[in-house]
Amino acid sequence: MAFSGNATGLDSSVSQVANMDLTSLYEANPYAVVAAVGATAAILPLSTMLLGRTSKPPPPFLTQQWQSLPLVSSQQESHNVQRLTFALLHKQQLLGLPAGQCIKVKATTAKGAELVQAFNPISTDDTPGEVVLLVKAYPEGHPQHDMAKALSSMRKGDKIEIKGPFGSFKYQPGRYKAIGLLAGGMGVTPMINLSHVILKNPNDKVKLRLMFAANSVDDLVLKQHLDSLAAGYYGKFKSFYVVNEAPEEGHHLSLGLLDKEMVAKYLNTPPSDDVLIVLCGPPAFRADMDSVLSKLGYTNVVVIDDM
Ligand SMILES: Cc1cc2nc3c(=O)[nH]c(=O)nc-3n(C[C@H](O)[C@H](O)[C@H](O)COP(=O)(O)OP(=O)(O)OC[C@H]3O[C@@H](n4cnc5c(N)ncnc54)[C@H](O)[C@@H]3O)c2cc1C
Repeated sequence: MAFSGNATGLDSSVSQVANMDLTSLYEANPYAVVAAVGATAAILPLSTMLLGRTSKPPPPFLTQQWQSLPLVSSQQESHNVQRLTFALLHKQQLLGLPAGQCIKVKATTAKGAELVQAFNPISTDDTPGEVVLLVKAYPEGHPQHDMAKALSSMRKGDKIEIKGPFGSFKYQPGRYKAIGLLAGGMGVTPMINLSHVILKNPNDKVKLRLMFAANSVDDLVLKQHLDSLAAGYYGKFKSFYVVNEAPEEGHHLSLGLLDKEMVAKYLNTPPSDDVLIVLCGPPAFRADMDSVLSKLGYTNVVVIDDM
């Protein structure tokens, strides 16, 4: 909710009332004085309250207590991923999620069961007033099926609850010269948020190298956006894609699973104290990458996994 327009209007009406010559006005019309004083008394506290809110931004939304948020829009992002946008309390409010950390989301199934799962919003402080989640649909029986179904069946105005932040990783700007972001499937979500925060900080010169492994080219969610980051932040951000299924002609993607040779080639930076690797993806991908990274000698490895 924006207060500035109303507050300015109230401010001028309050000062007009306050500047009136009440003695001469009383002589002319005593009822007007009573009305003016009454109006001033009524308006002043309200004005002070509203003006007070405009002068400092609302506190960040997230706390360690569950708080509810309404769904404002739901769009199909890809063949099996939905983009859900939820509104914070005020248009200027920030979520308050440090880069690399996640939130917990509580949703209710059609049968009334409560589900809780970790999510990495892809929205940042650049778009205050909202939280954007990507939610992948899974087949029945998959551990994430019920939550994905509960979220994707929500209608405008339906509410989820969230709390946070969670996660042991806290990004320190300026601490690293290169960061390898290894993402398997939806494990790309924390990488998107982290990349945005780093790229918009001109003082942070760290080089980001994203390696994104997915089943097919259609599963490379937000690929176009990632390509635009690579073009816009030339040299600072590069993205490499690996898919299991042979892509159609015209796509220059690596085929197979992300392996030791690809990681060494794409990262193109030997292990050192100022090189960090961030890893997120399905358990088999994490285990595989853990072994690849230790063979290559990388020890600064942050794994974003279930808490
Ligand atoms: C903190 C946290 C936050 C999360 N946030 C979100 C969120 O915001 N939205 C969301 O939808 N999910 C989220 N998740 C869920 C999680 O990211 C995904 O469930 C997980 O990454 C699997 O994604 P997927 O199903 O797309 O992977 P899959 O499609 O199963 O696999 C992706 C790729 O991994 C690679 N791979 C798989 N196995 C191997 C292997 N053995 N060796 C090498 N490569 C392999 C393959 O290239 C495969 O294509 C979150 C999880 C956590 C822990």
